[in-house]
Amino acid sequence: MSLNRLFWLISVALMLILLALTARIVSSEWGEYRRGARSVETVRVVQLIMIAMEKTSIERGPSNALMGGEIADLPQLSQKLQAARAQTDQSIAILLNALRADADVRYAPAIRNIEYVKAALEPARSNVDRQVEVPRSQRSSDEVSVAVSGMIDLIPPFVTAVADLTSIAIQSDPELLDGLTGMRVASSLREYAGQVGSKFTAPIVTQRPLTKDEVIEIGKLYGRIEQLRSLLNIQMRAYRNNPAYNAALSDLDAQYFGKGLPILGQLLQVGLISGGYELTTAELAARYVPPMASILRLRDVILADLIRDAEIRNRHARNYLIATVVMATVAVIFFFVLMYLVRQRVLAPILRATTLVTGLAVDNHEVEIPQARYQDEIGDMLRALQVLKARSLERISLAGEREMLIQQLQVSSNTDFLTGVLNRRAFFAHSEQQLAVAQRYKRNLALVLLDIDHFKRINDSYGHLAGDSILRNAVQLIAQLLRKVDILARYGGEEFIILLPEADLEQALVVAEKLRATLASHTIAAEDGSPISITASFGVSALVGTANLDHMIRLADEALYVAKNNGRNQVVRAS
Ligand SMILES: Nc1nc2c(ncn2[C@@H]2O[C@H](COP(=O)(O)OP(=O)(O)OP(=O)(O)O)[C@@H](O)[C@H]2O)c(=O)[nH]1
Repeated sequence: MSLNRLFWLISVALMLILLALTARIVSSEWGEYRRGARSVETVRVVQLIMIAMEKTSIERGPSNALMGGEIADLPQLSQKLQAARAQTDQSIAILLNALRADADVRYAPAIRNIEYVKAALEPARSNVDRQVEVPRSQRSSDEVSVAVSGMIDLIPPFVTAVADLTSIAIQSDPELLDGLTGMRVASSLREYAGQVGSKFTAPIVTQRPLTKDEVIEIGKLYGRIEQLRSLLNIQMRAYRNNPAYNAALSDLDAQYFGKGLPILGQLLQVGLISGGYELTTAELAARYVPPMASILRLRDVILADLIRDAEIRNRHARNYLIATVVMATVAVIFFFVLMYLVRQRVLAPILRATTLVTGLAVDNHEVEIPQARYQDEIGDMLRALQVLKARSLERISLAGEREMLIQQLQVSSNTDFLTGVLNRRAFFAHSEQQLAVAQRYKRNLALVLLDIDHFKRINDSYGHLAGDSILRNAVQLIAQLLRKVDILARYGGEEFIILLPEADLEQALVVAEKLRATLASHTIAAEDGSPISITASFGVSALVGTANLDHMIRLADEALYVAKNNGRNQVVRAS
């Protein structure tokens, strides 16, 4: 797999892992935040239930007072009752709205309970109203008890709804457990305190002693109230150091347990003996209800503390969520930057360098080496590659030069320095080949040896440089008259040799004669411009049988000697 492909695969895999991890963490933090927000909302609904329950309880005060009141007090008490009922209705309406506004399906049982209360309110109130319509002297104690109980019976559905929502809130935020329990305890305490007060309504209305059942009921309620009081002391250890809670608890002890409950204690004493209570239900309510407010104050302290803590935790969860999202975003951006840098600054140069090195290995120098922009290892590598490329180019150019020099050397070692034709050594090298071919295939081969006449004199008369110039000119003249296959070489100072392949002796004589005539007919300009005439003598031989080159040269040389002796400027055939 190519490095590039591997890089992309790893990048994509890492990216997916990072995104999955990020999504997991963010969704967990989001869940935590949502649960916190939900628990705050639920606690607020619990608060609304408690308010509705409290209003329903409070309604019992004027109800009981009205049922035990004198005709003269009726208008005033009736007004109080209507106001209390309006408050109850309003608190239940607010509660139902809040419950329905929230789409949480877990609220359904609570909604059913509250709707039940709403529906049960009407008959319970009718019972009360019926008692009020009957003159006080004719009111039956039992019927008053039934009317009182009817109002009391509205409370359990509230308690159930509180329990439902409390457990929903605790599921979302377990730290709410203590506070919610405290709230429920305080709420129950308020309810039982109200109920135990209501137990005296019927006896006071008819000014009779308490029945045995009523005494038992009151005893039970006293027991529950005491239980709840100790629960507030034991259960709420977490609130021990909370000054507001401690103050509310002391207030509860002083107000309800110090003032409120002892009133009922006195009435109980009277109710056990005579039934001459010497007060109306309205008077009882006026004395007993205010101390009960301390219970609700305690409940509200717990509630406020609970909501504040839940909101703080929820804010922390939100901040944590924001921090997580920011960090996750930074991590993803950082990852992208990292991958980009690795790709740009490591992988891409390495891939480029690989192409380059591969190219250099086969002497391809077209690949451009990128400029090293950073002082890092890749930069060092690129700079080293620049050097390598330069050296490789240098090596190739040196190799070319060497090749050229070798060729030049070869040429110069085979060539006569002055005239540019082959030298004697090269003549033999080339001629031996021709001789071998001629002998092998029985072809003709002729040889001409020529020597410029009286050359010493020319040197002496015109100088050595003029002599050199004449030699060059003579060679040019000779070369023009020869075929390409003929081999012309300088044999000695002013002596030249010509091998004529495919030429017999007669043909060679013709060639020699033509050369002689040409040289003799030409003048060559001396340095001062004066014309110089030259002639040359020729000895011509041809290949006969198995004779070698030396033999042919010797024969030609003998002929040349004869030509010289016979007066020069002539062609003599070998004999
Ligand atoms: N300028 C010049 N002179 C050369 C060169 N090579 C040989 N010579 C001269 O050529 C002359 C040859 O002289 P000789 O051997 O006496 O022969 P010649 O004067 O040509 O007389 P014949 O051959 O008998 O006609 C000598 O003086 C050499 O110095 C050369 O390369 N350049």
